[in-house]
Amino acid sequence: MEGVRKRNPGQDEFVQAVEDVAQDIIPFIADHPEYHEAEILRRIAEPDRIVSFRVCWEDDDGNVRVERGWRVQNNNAVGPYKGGLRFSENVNESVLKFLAFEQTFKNSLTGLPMGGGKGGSNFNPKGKSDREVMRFCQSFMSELFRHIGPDRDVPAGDIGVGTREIGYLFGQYKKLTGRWEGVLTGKASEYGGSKLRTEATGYGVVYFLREMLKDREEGLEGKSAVISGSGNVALHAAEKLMSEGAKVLTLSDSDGFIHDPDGIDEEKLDWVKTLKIEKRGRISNYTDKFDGAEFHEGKAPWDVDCDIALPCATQNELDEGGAKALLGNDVMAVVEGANMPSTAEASARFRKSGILFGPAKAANAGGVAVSGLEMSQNSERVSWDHETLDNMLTGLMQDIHDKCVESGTDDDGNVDYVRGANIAGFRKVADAMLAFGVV
Ligand SMILES: NC(=O)C1=CN([C@@H]2O[C@H](COP(=O)(O)OP(=O)(O)OC[C@H]3O[C@@H](n4cnc5c(N)ncnc54)[C@H](O)[C@@H]3O)[C@@H](O)[C@H]2O)C=CC1
Ligand SMILES: O=C(O)CCC(=O)C(=O)O
Repeated sequence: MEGVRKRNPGQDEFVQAVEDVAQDIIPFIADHPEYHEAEILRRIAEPDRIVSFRVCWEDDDGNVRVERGWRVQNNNAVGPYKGGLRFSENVNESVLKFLAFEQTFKNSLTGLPMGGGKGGSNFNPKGKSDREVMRFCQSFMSELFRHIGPDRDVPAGDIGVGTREIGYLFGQYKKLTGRWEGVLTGKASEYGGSKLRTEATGYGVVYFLREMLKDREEGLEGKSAVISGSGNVALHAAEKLMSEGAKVLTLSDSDGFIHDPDGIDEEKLDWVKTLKIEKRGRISNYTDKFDGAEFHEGKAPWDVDCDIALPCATQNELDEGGAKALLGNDVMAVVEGANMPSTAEASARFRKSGILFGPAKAANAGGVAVSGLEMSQNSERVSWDHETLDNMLTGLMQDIHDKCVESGTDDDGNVDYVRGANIAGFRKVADAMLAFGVV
């Protein structure tokens, strides 16, 4: 870890993600000298390559704007690089390196042939017109296209990149290369997108939670849930929780959170979807529309009494104070929808507490898993129906859960899902790398 810190100065998120994995892999490697001798962990913690490039575009007033774009290709031992693109003012190299590193283990856990990558830009889509977003996406792809391909690197969406952005990116790739191929996932269904990809991450989080609860002979019916975020992952996790009989109390965005003590029902959730996906409005507007709900400016929802907490917004949004508040209210399960939403201190508290704690690289893998299925459908020139895909997603999440249990069960029978996910995710990539020799 000393070397990782030295080689990556100022990259706190990346170091945090490597530390999270190393704390479980270093003891594991002690019994597996072949991984140690081949320096496997050290090699996974050094991205295969990072491409960084200038992205120029013109805003609606004719001003020239200059942003930076990146693609971090972390590891392609088990398949082409695969992982989302993030457009946010908070994007930097450290954030994308942590995400690409995590993605390598997550994608391995799915059992599908996908390596790990991530990319994006510090472009802030908030408040931009459709035309501005289109011009930015076209300029971004004008450089990215030479580094990606269906057998090379297959990007998708993440924060700030949804169906609209994927459309503009795919259109530009097609124009530049003259080829229609499955180079991006998360496409709309009219041009090769998979059914269920939009819902898959949020639904998958709930399927994973359902498996964890089953082991304790518990179900979701009647449980109260606190969710952060109000984007793709949060809204679909909320939808699935509600359909399983749980009561969703909160949603949030970067301005604060809303608390609806009556619970967010289907009609209210539909309203939020229109607000967030079509109008691109703020979550605080919820209280103007629905009586009894409160908006808490600048706050996260972790003080709200609940059985289940799903952090679904962004990294390090759940700190030690939040963890203490949740544990103080006897939370039963914390399952990570966002990538690395718990700080290292919060994560350590959850692991020690004996509650059900589902780490992101396992719990939110449903999204990239359905992306993997989108790649298969594109290659085969077929389109599977919703039910088939939902059954596949359910099976994949059960399988990831079982892998965590297999590699993470302590002598006393308690399951440490973090250790289970780290070891199971590592092993497959490590064995593939051993097979390739030192390259
Ligand atoms: N979209 C996907 O399929 C997957 C997404 N994820 C992760 O889930 C998280 C959410 O991603 P999406 O829902 O896709 O993005 P999104 O862009 O649809 O939504 C992001 C949400 O987080 C909120 N947010 C952003 N920064 C925040 C902050 N500092 N404080 C509070 N709220 C904040 C936004 O207001 C928005 O509600 C990210 O960590 C992403 O990496 C993980 C697996 C797959
Ligand atoms: O579907 C994908 O390729 C990307 C999903 C993603 O970015 C993630 O799992 O964090």
